[in-house]
Amino acid sequence: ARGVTVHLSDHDPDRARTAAALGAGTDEPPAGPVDLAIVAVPPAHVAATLADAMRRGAARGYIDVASVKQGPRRDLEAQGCDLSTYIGTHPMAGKEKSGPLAGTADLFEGRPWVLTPTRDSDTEVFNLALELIALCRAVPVVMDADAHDRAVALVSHTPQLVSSLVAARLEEADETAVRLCGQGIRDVTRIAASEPRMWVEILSANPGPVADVLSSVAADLDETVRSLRALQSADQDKRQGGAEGVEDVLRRGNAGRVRVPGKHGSAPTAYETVTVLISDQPGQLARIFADAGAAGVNIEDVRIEHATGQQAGRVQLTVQPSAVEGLTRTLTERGWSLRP
Ligand SMILES: NC(=O)c1ccc[n+]([C@@H]2O[C@H](COP(=O)([O-])OP(=O)(O)OC[C@H]3O[C@@H](n4cnc5c(N)ncnc54)[C@H](O)[C@@H]3O)[C@@H](O)[C@H]2O)c1
Ligand SMILES: O=C(O)C(=O)C[C@]1(C(=O)O)C=C[C@@H](O)C=C1
Repeated sequence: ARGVTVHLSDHDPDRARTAAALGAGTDEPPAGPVDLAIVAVPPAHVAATLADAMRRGAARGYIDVASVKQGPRRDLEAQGCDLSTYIGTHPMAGKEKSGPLAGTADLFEGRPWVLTPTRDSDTEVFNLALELIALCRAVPVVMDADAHDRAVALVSHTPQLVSSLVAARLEEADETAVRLCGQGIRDVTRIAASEPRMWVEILSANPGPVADVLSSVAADLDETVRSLRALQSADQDKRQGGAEGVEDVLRRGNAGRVRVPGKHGSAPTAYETVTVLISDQPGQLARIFADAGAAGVNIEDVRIEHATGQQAGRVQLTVQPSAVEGLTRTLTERGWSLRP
């Protein structure tokens, strides 16, 4: 899309062919060394793949995109590679699905993309990596590998485990309970669908920092269980203590959640939602967007909730608070049913 020639190679040629067919590049090998080699293989294979590319003189600069940064660098060092032409990077964007069919052209837009150069890194390679990040419309963030691994233990690796732990409760659950799943559990468990083998590799390369965060979660869990047990007590004071304990964890959750950056990594903005009832017919969403456009409203985000077993759903339009009144009026005038 940005006019850059991309040569794709994978140890499974079908995957490279599929990615090429989707418009990601060509699976023909390059005629000579390329500007930048991007290694996007599972973490445990990064060093060997990079070392092989370096030995072949495949590129002027080399980066990887693995979710951990200290391990690949250490492994490359152990293989005696020239680390000056290598920069470890990590785009904070992805999906719970893997393979070329899960890729989208806008995957990295507005997302942080970490670079972990060292004092020995070649400036030209650093600039090439920055150029790639700009072409993908991502936001570069420079960190050292150790700080990166500790940060992702908190914001990515522990959330993956917590999501899996919540979803694991459903494995043996009664069908009568599972059929009640609403949007809350869908939000919490989306990443529980991730590929276990990939995550075992990621967690194996960052076990200490993840165990540290998870043990704080475990302490909070113990405290929350104690509070809930106190809520079952016949003693009024104990029940009061239990309610305070539960409220404390919920309030701390609110305080953490508002720190999650908003769109394009900017400071979080307090948006409001307007909920519209739709029937399951083609073109409904396009009509809502056109009507919102007619009201001069910019939709910041959109979420669709399908009602189980019904030909209907709710569309939640996230907008600036100042846009709510005009949007509500226009949609009502144009025949939409709004929900509080
Ligand atoms: N999926 C995400 O959310 C995400 C986000 C950021 C970074 N990453 C990182 O990106 C990397 C790739 O993850 P993915 O989700 O794209 O996985 P993927 O399974 O879609 O892609 C990995 C590809 O590597 C190929 N491969 C495996 N070993 C190889 C080797 N030795 N030589 C050549 N090709 C090989 C596989 O055939 C596969 O096509 C990982 O290091 C992961 O940590 C993933
Ligand atoms: O599935 C997603 O939404 C992700 O973006 C996955 C996610 C993340 O935790 O943010 C997971 C691991 C990667 O290293 C980077 C991104």
